[in-house]
Amino acid sequence: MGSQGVGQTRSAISQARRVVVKVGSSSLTTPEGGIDHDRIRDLADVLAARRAAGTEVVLVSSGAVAAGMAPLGLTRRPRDLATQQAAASIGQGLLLARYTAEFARHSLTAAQILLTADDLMRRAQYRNAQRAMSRLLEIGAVPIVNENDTVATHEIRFGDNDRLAALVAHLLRADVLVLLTDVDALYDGDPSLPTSSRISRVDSPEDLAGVDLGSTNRRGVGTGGMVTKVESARIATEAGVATVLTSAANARAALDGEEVGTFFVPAERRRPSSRQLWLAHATAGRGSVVLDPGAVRAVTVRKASLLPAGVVKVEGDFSAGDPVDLRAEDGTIVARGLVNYDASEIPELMGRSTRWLARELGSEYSREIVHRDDLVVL
Ligand SMILES: Nc1ncnc2c1ncn2[C@@H]1O[C@H](COP(=O)(O)OP(=O)(O)O)[C@@H](O)[C@H]1O
Ligand SMILES: N[C@@H](CCC(=O)OP(=O)(O)O)C(=O)O
Repeated sequence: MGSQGVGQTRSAISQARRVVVKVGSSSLTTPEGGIDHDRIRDLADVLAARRAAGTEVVLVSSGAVAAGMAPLGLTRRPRDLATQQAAASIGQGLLLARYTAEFARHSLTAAQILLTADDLMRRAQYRNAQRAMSRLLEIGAVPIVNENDTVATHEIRFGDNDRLAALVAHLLRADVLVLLTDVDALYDGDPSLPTSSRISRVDSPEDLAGVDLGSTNRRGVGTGGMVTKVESARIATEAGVATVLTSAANARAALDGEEVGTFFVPAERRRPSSRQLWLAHATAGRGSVVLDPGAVRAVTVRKASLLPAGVVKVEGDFSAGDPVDLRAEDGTIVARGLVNYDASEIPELMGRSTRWLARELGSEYSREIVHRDDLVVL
């Protein structure tokens, strides 16, 4: 199976070689707001059985903030970043202790991996995370991934774990991504309304045009609701990873390839690089560079690097290495890329040929504004 994925049918999910399972806060907490120990036990049982059958399993688990609420005497999810981070650092340890105990009943070792969005952007960290997780899988451990909430700032934060799970599935060349939440499937409207019906299969994002993708449920312990789950499924399927969205109670059935939840059919084309995936799905760029029509064509049609000569304007305050939007003069975002200069340096370079820049300012100013390897057309 491997990098070929599971193809277009659910039944092959039961044969998958490597799966990533993501469980959201909403399924891990009791109505009173504490961690649901029974749920963690059931999930560990399902994943251990799958592991025993020879499938490599990675768990992406939310719940750190929720687990930290009770020790802090909080009854609602904190809104400010600092308290969320405090709750996460208290809760993450408690959460991992629970998983460690439950997997130990099956003689499996749980391993904690905390990642920030930044770790998936920077090549060295990305490779490191990839190596560590692959090694953990080789030695039979169960990697349990969460966002490193304590160091994630507003700007670089995933916030929800849905997109993180999709990027981890891609990073590990997984065959399947299972998104577990507190509803049994994606519905074509508010799932609490009798008029809404389950969507059982999504062949392409166009199938969801007109579907009301709502936010989190009323308890509001989760983050992102269906919007981020559908986005996650889109990232994963674009990378060739079959995706199932269902409730935590259906975890076993989903992994057996049964007709539960919503199945998002994977694309058959080549997998994009993680860096490209990240850039395409990163939150908005930290600023923009505006391109003349020739540069728009060069970047989007010829897939060329963006040179200083084609830039007409800079917007925002970014630093070299940041993701920026590449816009046409009418404001449309045509691409996103990692910029090689600070915003303040670009006005001096705009409209100049690389040869002129090298002669007048030195060879270090003749490099591209955005190199084509660091650029994704949107
Ligand atoms: N179209 C829809 N189909 C299904 N669920 C939806 C839809 N729109 C909004 N939701 C809500 O999304 C919630 C799950 O999102 P969230 O709370 O972020 O979960 P998690 O913590 O598992 O990530 C569900 O409880 C459901 O009420
Ligand atoms: N990293 C955070 C995840 C935040 C969150 O609520 O995510 P999710 O439930 O997946 O929408 C935590 O562990 O609390």
